[in-house]
Amino acid sequence: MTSILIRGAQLPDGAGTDLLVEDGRIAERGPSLSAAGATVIDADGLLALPGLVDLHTHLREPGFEQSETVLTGTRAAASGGFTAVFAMANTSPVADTAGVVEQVASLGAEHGYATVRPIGAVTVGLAGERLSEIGAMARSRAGVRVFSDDGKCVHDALLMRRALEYVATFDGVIAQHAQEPRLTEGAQMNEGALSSELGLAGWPAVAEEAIIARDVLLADAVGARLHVCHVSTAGSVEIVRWAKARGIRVTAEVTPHHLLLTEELARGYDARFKVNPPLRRDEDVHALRAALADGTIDIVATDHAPHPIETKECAWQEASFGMVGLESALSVVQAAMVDTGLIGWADVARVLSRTPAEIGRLAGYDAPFEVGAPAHLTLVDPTATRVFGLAELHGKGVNSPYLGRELPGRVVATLHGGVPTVLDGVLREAEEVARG
Ligand SMILES: NC(=O)N[C@@H](CC(=O)O)C(=O)O
Ligand SMILES: [Zn+2]
Ligand SMILES: [Zn+2]
Repeated sequence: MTSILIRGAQLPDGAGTDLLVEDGRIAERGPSLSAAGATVIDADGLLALPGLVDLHTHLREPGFEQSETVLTGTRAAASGGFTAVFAMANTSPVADTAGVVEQVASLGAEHGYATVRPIGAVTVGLAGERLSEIGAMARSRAGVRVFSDDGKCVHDALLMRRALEYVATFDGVIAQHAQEPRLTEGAQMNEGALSSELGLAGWPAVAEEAIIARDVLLADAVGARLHVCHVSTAGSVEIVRWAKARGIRVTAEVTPHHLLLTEELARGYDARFKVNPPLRRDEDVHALRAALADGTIDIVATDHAPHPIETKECAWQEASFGMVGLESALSVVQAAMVDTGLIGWADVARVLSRTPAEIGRLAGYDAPFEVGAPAHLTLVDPTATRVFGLAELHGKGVNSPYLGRELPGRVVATLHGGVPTVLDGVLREAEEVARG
């Protein structure tokens, strides 16, 4: 593995430094470093962020390889500055056994673009009827700590209670897709005046809020960790805020799209804007931004959800729910949160790297840039702007809501364990990355 000398990067706290990367780790840090034979990256004017960690990615393998694979999804991740992704369980077969989670993790390791930590299903086949082999997945080589039926809600209160009790025994967490199924039958977009106007079945905020309220109470009752996926309403924020004030062990995520986009985009019936949970109102976007800034919402997670083009270029009612997000996440967070003055880059490092790693019990992200730490990092040019286009999408999904939109920032380099996955703004070839 070659050494890499990063010259003149600015750290999230504002300090400028050189970084020497050797054997996959930060070997030296300080001004004017030199190293014979090292590859030099000129980082003058660039910001060094810790490698981004996505707690909510759909990699689609096994079973839906026409939508994404571990290879294509982790290429998308690397291009967006990510060095670790947690892979959701709604594959085919579902990731509800030790065998499937071990397969997904080892595919990630083989390709080398990012660390892949599988999420285990809470219930067998995501059917919501009986608990999956939670213990076996936790003890497996994949060391699963996050469990979720994402795409579906664990709506049975007794199963949810049992799952929370079980994961509490090994410090795991249940990541809930909070959607009361009966209140959202046939739902197509946010419920309100606009859904009536457009003639689309609505998705009430209470369908999300009722489940979150129930689950924080359950988590409290059994003393377990609960994580709430893709929080999307102002009311949900209030419940999480209340629960945290009570000392309940709850964490919450918001997606980049819920920080930037609103339901108004449904007007054109362009299904790129169809997502679960739906885009909400302006008031919700503002509440979500404020909650991320004040720590009520802990992290940003992409919910990268690639779908084949034919399931998106069709009538709104028939289209799949979901958007790709790995390639655009950092730019969208910059636009919604940094350029608006709500948070700084040190907060970005916290909400997109340190805390998601902590929630998922992923080691190696607690002291980035310290000598001896694994070299997971990304160099970005925050002053760049570009019209986001197809050329920036490196996964199989082209269902991005940002195509044609101007976005700030650009990933110039990504290092995963010292291995460059992006250099000079270009994603490196699979063979080069796999060689290390
Ligand atoms: N977010 C989405 O709209 N879709 C996700 C499922 C999910 O995250 O709930 C998917 O798997 O496509
Ligand atoms: Zn979900
Ligand atoms: Zn999801």
